[in-house]
Amino acid sequence: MFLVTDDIKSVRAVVNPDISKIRNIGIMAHIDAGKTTTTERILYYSGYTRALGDVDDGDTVTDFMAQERERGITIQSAAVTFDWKSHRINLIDTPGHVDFTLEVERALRVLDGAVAVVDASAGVEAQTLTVWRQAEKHHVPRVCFLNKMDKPTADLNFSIESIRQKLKASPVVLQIPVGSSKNFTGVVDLLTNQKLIWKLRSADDDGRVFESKALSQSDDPELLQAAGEARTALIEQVADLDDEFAELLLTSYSDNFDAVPSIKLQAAVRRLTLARKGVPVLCGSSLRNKGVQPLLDAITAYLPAPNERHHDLVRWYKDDLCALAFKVLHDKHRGPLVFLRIYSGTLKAQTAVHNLNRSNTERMSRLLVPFADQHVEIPSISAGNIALAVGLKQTVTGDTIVSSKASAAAAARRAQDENQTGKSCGEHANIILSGVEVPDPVFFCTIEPPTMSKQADLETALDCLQREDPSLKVKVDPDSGQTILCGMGELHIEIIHDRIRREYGVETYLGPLQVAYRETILHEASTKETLDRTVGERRHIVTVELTVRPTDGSSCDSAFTEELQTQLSAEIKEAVQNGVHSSYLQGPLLGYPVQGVSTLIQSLTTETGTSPAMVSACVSRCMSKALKLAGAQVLEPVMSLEVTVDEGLLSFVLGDLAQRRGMVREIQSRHDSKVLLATVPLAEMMGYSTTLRTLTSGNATFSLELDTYEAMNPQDQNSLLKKMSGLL
Ligand SMILES: Nc1nc2c(ncn2[C@@H]2O[C@H](COP(=O)(O)OP(=O)(O)OP(=O)(O)O)[C@@H](O)[C@H]2O)c(=O)[nH]1
Repeated sequence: MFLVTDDIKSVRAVVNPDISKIRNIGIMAHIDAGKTTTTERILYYSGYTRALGDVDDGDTVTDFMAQERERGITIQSAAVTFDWKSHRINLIDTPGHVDFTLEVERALRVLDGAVAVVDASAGVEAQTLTVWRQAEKHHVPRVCFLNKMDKPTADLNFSIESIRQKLKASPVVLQIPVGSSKNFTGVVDLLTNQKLIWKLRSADDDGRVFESKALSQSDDPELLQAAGEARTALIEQVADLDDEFAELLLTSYSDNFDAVPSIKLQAAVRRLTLARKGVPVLCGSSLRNKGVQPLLDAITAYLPAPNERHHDLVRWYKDDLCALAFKVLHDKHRGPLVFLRIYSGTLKAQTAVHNLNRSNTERMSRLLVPFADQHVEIPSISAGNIALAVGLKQTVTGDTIVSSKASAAAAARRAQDENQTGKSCGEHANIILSGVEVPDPVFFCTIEPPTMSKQADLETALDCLQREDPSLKVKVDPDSGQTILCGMGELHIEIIHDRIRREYGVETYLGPLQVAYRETILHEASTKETLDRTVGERRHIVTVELTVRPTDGSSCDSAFTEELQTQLSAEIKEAVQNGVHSSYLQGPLLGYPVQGVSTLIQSLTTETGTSPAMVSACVSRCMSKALKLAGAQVLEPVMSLEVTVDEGLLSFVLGDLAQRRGMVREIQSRHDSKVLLATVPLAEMMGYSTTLRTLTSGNATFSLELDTYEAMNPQDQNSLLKKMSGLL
């Protein structure tokens, strides 16, 4: 019998564990794949929680925010620290909903490894694919956990094939299931040939105790054969992917591959996981409390320690402090709590730290480690760890924290020496941990307090929320003076609205949700503009001639002819660029940002005494004229949509989609379900979750993600222009 011992508690006393024993990991998954349930089990078996939470009862630790409980989805990344078999694990919960991919991306920056939880009855789904790609971008090694093996439709081979096909990864299968459906009782560990069986005695058996026995001839012959074949396949695959292991096999075990010690096999699997040549695959059922402890073992065995990852710029800091603020939470009593990942050096409580992004120095009061029962206060914390800092009032999610201005300057010097570019690093560009690229919001709406007396409270709430969540943008409409909330999706805005009410006690009214369109041009056009204005005693005369032309990308640029480049003063060039830039910000049709335009300034003449502001104004007017002449065109965000629905209900979903200007790309079969892949304009997707729920009585799931911006056809564009000008 194998029993999880309580050796965990003793490690918890170690405030700064050896760096090789630390694992900073995240769990990523498609909605409903079982991320929350798996996290809960992990926390329970590690001794973090004393009772098993259940997402279906709305009782979990990581989904700690009230609205997450109500909606049953995970929004905020909460980092928790626990110990497992002499290892320190910092677990960062990453959200599964597509509106919150930014949270996922942010969490991925601070992770050293990740667990992808896949529903074994569905295989790899859309959101997993998105998060997988993000993890690939950040070179994060992963292991896969095929969850829900207790479901009648669970299918190991299908899921493994989907990892190969959709994720383009090499699945390294380390376990095979014992039994299926209701009779799924455990797994065979192919490395050790051990059978791990959970003989749950009652419905509320927590699965803490399980049996671990070597496979023997008395076992079911089918299982024996399957395990034998799977182990041989594993050994061959590992030899293919890892030269060191291949050499070992050929030199020492050429007569009998099977005799290779499991420890050697494990070391090779670790090497190929870290090199991202393969992905270890485990299976289990979190809900039925089976297979989670081996997953924890795999996290410590295969995923890297912080010192096994290469964070490029960190070497410039040597032993000086360099940390990234990856999350800010507002605690009513303690004020802002900043989650920090320490990359180098040591962070000490009661000291001042320097924020590179904000160029300010702040004093930190206390340092905490987010253990379960309490946040444990610590005097200092070293590289590789995650900690919570109290007292940093100015720090925003994504900021780089160092010990002082001087240490940043020293790091910049080292970076400069190394680059040998001779260019100044005064802007700190090379020594700032790259923040998260915040995508432009696709939705916006106005937000108003019930009375003007609440406006200040609303502003405070929005300030705090923006520090926590950089994907939330707040603007003031220059014409109406109204506050505008811009977000990543309907749910995002709804949650912000909810949080303002619950956490800050301000009831607000939201205006109708609007789509963030873009504008571009269809062809090249040139034009000329003259501004002649007398202000007071001074006469300002400017004449500008410019050409705009469409480009492929989504960015805009501007340039001067070679002659102008040398002729014009820096001040005038800046004024011209300001004028061009302001026209890019507000397109000529509906005032939306312009993309895919390149501008060339052909000529510019000014009379002496003309102010730069007048130059900007003239360029801006000329731009407006040119963009209109060039066939200004509205671009609308088009989303890629994936709907999984029972076969019998597909026709309702398709019928509805046709009315939303949707284009079906593909319909795949998955057991009794159909997976519909389509593209559809965002403007047609308002309230889709409610409609889909009604159409399918809740038997469908969907994910929606920005695909591209597409030109509207003339008819749709005309009706939009009429609607926006109030004519329709
Ligand atoms: N049959 C079965 N159901 C499971 C298993 N694990 C989770 N579930 C169920 O699947 C549903 C989704 O589980 P969650 O843990 O909330 O999934 P999630 O990925 O965290 O979902 P989001 O927070 O919405 O992203 C719940 O109804 C769970 O009870 C499992 O191993 N077997």
